[in-house]
Order: sequence, then C-alpha cells, then structure tokens
Amino acid sequence: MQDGLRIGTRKSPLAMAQTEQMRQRILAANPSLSDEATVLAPMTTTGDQMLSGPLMEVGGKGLFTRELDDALLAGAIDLAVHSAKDLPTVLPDGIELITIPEREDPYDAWIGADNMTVDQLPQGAKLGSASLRRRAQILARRPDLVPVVLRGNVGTRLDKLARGDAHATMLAHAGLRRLGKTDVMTCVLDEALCLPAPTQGILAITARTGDERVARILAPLEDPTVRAQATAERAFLATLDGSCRTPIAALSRVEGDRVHLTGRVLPPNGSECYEIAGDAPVAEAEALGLQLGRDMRAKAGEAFFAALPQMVADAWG
Ligand SMILES: NCc1[nH]cc(CCC(=O)O)c1CC(=O)O
Repeated sequence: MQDGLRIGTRKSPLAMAQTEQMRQRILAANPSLSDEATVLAPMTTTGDQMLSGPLMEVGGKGLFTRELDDALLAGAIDLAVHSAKDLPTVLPDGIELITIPEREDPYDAWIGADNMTVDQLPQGAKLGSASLRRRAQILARRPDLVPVVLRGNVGTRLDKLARGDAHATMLAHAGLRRLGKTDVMTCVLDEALCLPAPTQGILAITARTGDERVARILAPLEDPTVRAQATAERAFLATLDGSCRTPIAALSRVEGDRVHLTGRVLPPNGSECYEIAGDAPVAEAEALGLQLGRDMRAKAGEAFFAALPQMVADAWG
C-alpha cells in the first residue's frame, strides 16, 4: 500500500462525516492519489465505549484519541482526523498536529421544544446538556431552569429531546452542519450568551512526526488563521485545565496580524461569570493564551479553582 493513505477516525456519525469531508478535500488537492487507495479506517476509542455523557465533554484526557494515536505509531494508519475539541492539550511523543484546516462555525446551536428560544422556555423547564460550560452559561441567563444530564451523540440526544427527557438542549453548530442536520435547531447562540468551547468547530489532523509524504499531501489544507486560533485557545485551556472539569469557554479571532482571545470561566450553576480578553501578534498566539490563562487564575482566584472540583462533582449529582 505504498501509494495508499489510511485515514483514522472515530466511528461516530459525526466523526465519519467530517473525516469523509477531509478525505474529499485531500483527494481534490492531490490528483495523484487514487480514490480507492485513500481509505477511512474507523476505530472505536475508549471514549466511545464509555457511555457516560459528561465524559463526552471532558475531551482533554485523550479518551477519544488514544487508540488512534496507537494506530498511527504502529503504522496501521497514516493520519487521523479529530475534532480539535476532543484532542488533549499535550500530544504523545512522535505525534504531531500536522494540519488545521478551515474552521466551521464555532458557536453552539440551541434546540428548543416547539422551537422555543432560551427566553421563551417556561419557568422551571428542563435544560438538557452534558456540558457544564453550556449549562452554566444558560443558567446565568435563566437561573430558574432545571438542568438534566442529556448523554450520547448528536442523534441520541435529539431522540431524547423528542421523548421529552428535556425541553431544550445545545449542540455544536459545527457538528449539525457537518451532519446536515441544521433543520433541528432553533437558533445559534451568540457569544454574549454562550461562548464556545476552546477550538469548537476546528478539525485537527494528526500524523507521525517527520512523515514527509503525509506532510506534503496535507499541506494545501492548512489554514494559518485557524492554526493561530487553535494555538491561542488550546494554550488558554492548557493553563486552566488541571484535574478539574471546569466550565471553560474561549474563542479567538484573527484581524490583520493580531489574534484576539476571549475566555470565560463559570461555576456550574452559573452564579458567577469570570471573563478575560486580550490580543497579541498572531506569531504570539500561544503566549497570549498562556497569559490570559494565568490572568484568569488571578481573576477568579485560587479559592474559586480550589472549590471547583467539588462543585463540578456535585453538578453531575
Ligand atoms: N464532545 C463531542 C464533540 N466534539 C466535537 C463536537 C462538535 C464539532 C466540533 O466542535 O468541531 C462534538 C459534539 C458537540 O459538542 O455537539
């Protein structure tokens, strides 16, 4: 299989859809690659086997990436396509974040029963989520809502909503777009109401460090602007994401040669909201994320971060 390309992916419908979209882009950029020899290698990860919804949003521990990393290092696949959000902030030795392609919409989509918006939901309605980040930000606006855990992948969560397990839920707009399922959503949430997760909507392609053939094949897909965004947002997360599953949000944008980053941290019940923002030259995207992460530690205070693990544990009941 000298000329072939094996593309590792998780098996979830979203992962399969976005990896196939990347396969098509790779083929379009590399006319010498044959369609038949450029194949998806779907794999089950530890994260897929753990049916606990909250873990779906943890991401940072490599639950969705380890098996793909092993396959890469063993030479069973040549690259792997991940949601950047599910990638740990530190990659294993020998594996490189080789390509960051164009970003999908970073924001969260709101799916309300009878198309009710956040403000239209009746008092005490059930807010379904497996993400403390989303839950906390919506509760900050609507403290009367009753949070319930809604687990599973996109399709499962929509089924549960239809069954009345919750009156509303949120999903990444990017995921719905890639699945062609935007018809189910009521609206997109703006960043004042719900700042996205760091790197939401970004795909991350990993490969073996030093694999020059794969690097050449993927080079046309790289988007330097999105690379800077991913770098800043991941650095911010890395500074804050110790052992606790903090509701952390961050979004950056590039304007000219500067990258602007906004970060937010909340307790799970949304009773407070700490926000921080700053900008730097694009070349210093990582330093910006690290600095704002440290500033956030100071702003929310060590007592807040010390209390968070217990607050997070309580939030999952
Ligand atoms: N944690 C699962 C996950 N990882 C990435 C996405 C969405 C797609 C993306 O951010 O690129 C999702 C689903 C969701 O949050 O609704």
